[in-house]
Amino acid sequence: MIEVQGLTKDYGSKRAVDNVTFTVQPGRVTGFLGPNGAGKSTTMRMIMGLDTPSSGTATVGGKRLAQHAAPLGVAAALLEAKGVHKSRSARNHLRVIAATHGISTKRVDEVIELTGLGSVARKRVGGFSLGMGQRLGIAAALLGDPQTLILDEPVNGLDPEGVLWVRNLSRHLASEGRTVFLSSHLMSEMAQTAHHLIVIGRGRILADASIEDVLASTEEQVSLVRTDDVEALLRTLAADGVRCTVTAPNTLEVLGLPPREIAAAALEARILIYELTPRSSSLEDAYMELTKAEVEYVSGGIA
Ligand SMILES: Nc1ncnc2c1ncn2[C@@H]1O[C@H](COP(=O)(O)OP(=O)(O)OP(=O)(O)O)[C@@H](O)[C@H]1O
Repeated sequence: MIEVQGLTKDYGSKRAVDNVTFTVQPGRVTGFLGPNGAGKSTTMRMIMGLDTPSSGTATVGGKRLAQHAAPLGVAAALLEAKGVHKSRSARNHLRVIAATHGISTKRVDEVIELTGLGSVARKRVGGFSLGMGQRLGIAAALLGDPQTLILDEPVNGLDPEGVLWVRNLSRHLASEGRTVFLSSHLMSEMAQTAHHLIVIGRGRILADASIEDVLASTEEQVSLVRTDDVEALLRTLAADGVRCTVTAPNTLEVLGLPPREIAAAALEARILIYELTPRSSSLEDAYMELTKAEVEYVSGGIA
């Protein structure tokens, strides 16, 4: 279990993580979701003891990671791509890490098997694709058979097969009772992998709930409207402060206004609409809603 209490990190005058408190439970995959620059990597580095908090604490299994006698068996992480000797084979790379931590070569072979690196284990790491490199990073993280696994953007740049592999592995490790904490800036990815979500924006926690609860928390209605005069309808609704977006030719997505009121507004403005479809909000909508302030902040160019 990971416990984070009042965790804050300042880089000079920049507050990267702002008084963050949460718990990551074992036996399920917890997604750490937030836009770029939200503070995910910084939080993960502090949990791993690679960055010192300005205030607050982060513990794994009840203690700071460094206080454990054999930290590699407690928690391991895939953070940014680490420096590896490019001329070494994958197996040798893992053997070197194993040797420095008193881990057997039998375990090296197990993690090679587990991460599907068998056919390339003797090849030079320098020639590895991004996907193979990610697998190698995860293999290294698994060497100590850790109870807690922290993966920072593990699917970044992976092909669909690699994405599926990370998803299945994360779920498998959680089903063994491990704590699995993985970050992403993509809700679509998290929705299919995580059981529980912690959403962060500008260093603060915006949501900490099951996938189902995050969905239920967005009450905003979304409707799809088709009309020949999309510009006129956009103007009419926008004049009333309704948020809408043109999503395709002749198609408007309207947020927060019940379908009946959309139809009434169109009728009053004498705009013909020929389709009005209420859409249940998706996790993607929920995420957009949660991180709206963050996105506006960035696109406003203030950051
Ligand atoms: N070493 C550092 N020095 C100064 N500022 C930093 C440092 N590391 C991170 N930051 C800043 O802290 C904020 C949070 O960064 P962080 O990398 O934790 O975000 P993130 O959510 O992981 O984003 P990304 O997905 O882009 O990696 C950003 O504004 C970033 O520029």
